[in-house]
Amino acid sequence: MSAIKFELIKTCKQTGARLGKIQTPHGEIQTPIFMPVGTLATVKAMTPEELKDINAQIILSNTYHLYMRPGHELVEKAGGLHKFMNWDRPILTDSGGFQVFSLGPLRKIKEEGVEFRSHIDGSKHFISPEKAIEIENALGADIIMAFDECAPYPADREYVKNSLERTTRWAQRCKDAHKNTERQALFGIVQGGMYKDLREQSAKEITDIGFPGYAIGGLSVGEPKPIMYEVLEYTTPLLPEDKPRYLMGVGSPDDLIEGVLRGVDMFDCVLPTRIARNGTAFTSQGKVVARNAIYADDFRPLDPECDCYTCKNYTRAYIRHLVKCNEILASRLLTYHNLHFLLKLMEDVRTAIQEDRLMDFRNEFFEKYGYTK
Ligand SMILES: CCNc1nc2cc3[nH]c(NC)nc3cc2c(=O)[nH]1
Ligand SMILES: [Zn+2]
Repeated sequence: MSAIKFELIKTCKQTGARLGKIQTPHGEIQTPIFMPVGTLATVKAMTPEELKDINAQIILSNTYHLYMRPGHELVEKAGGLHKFMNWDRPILTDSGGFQVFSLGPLRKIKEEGVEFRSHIDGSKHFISPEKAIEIENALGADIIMAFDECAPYPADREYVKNSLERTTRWAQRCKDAHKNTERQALFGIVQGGMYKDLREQSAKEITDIGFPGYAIGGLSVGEPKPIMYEVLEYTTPLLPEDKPRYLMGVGSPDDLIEGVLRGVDMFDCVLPTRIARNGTAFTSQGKVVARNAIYADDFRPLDPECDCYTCKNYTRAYIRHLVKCNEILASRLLTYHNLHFLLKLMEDVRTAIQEDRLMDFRNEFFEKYGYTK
């Protein structure tokens, strides 16, 4: 019995887009869905109540970071991540794979696992598939990710093939090590870089092992957008129709819509929260860099078409002032708006799929947002 149940409600006739529902031990998730990232058991600058105000249904936390600080044993002692951070809705944890690989020269990859030095104090650590699952079981997220290698971009065929085959062996070890299958659904991750035949090989090997959901890894790693879209085009159809599909690390407005059109159900990305802390907002007419002098006496909201708390109560001039003064409230108001913007976008996408007009929605949105397509 798996911890989650996926219901495919509708598949868009025009495109590959799907409308779905995922039942988890901490509640239901409507897909397509965007997951705000809360790396250190907090979605930076947001309280759980504010996340509920904007209808965040599931958030993501990072295993590597929580293993480093405060340690998964402490979180377990607190009663798990939900209790520790006062979030009673679904949580997804990654496996640390991507983080330790992005530590660059500080890490050594072996069949057994990955040796790396802490980015905090340089201390030596070792994460194996078994260790990653032990940490994720201790954190207690509803959806947990396998320990994989995200091949860098670009990478030659030989490297990508060897890497995906090790990721398959690690995926089996993760599944064998995973204890808590009733309460935590383990998702497999498909690799294969930008090579069609290697994506086919990885998809076959990972789906042969069998998981309640599948992530498409190795994308949004610096490749041009058309290449990411092309890889999606031929990879999502290789995954079971009756299981959720999760594209990791993707979250700009255009990529979310293009991903949904190609059959992706779940997304996560640090972009909305990270650019907020750098003073930039997503708006229906494109990005607004609040610090820009043109907004000094602009008393309109960030986005005149947005009905969020930030846009109902504050002006561009005031937010620019806060950003210039490096005020904490700047990060809070911009994060609130950016997350609301993406969560509302996904709600509009779900409605468009329901009404069989997703292609029209995409074209209207791109036109208004200023995407040249
Ligand atoms: C769950 C950990 N494994 C894992 N995380 C990832 C996170 C990503 N984040 C981005 N762009 C921001 N690409 C990613 C690929 C992977 C990937 O291939 N694997
Ligand atoms: Zn707003």
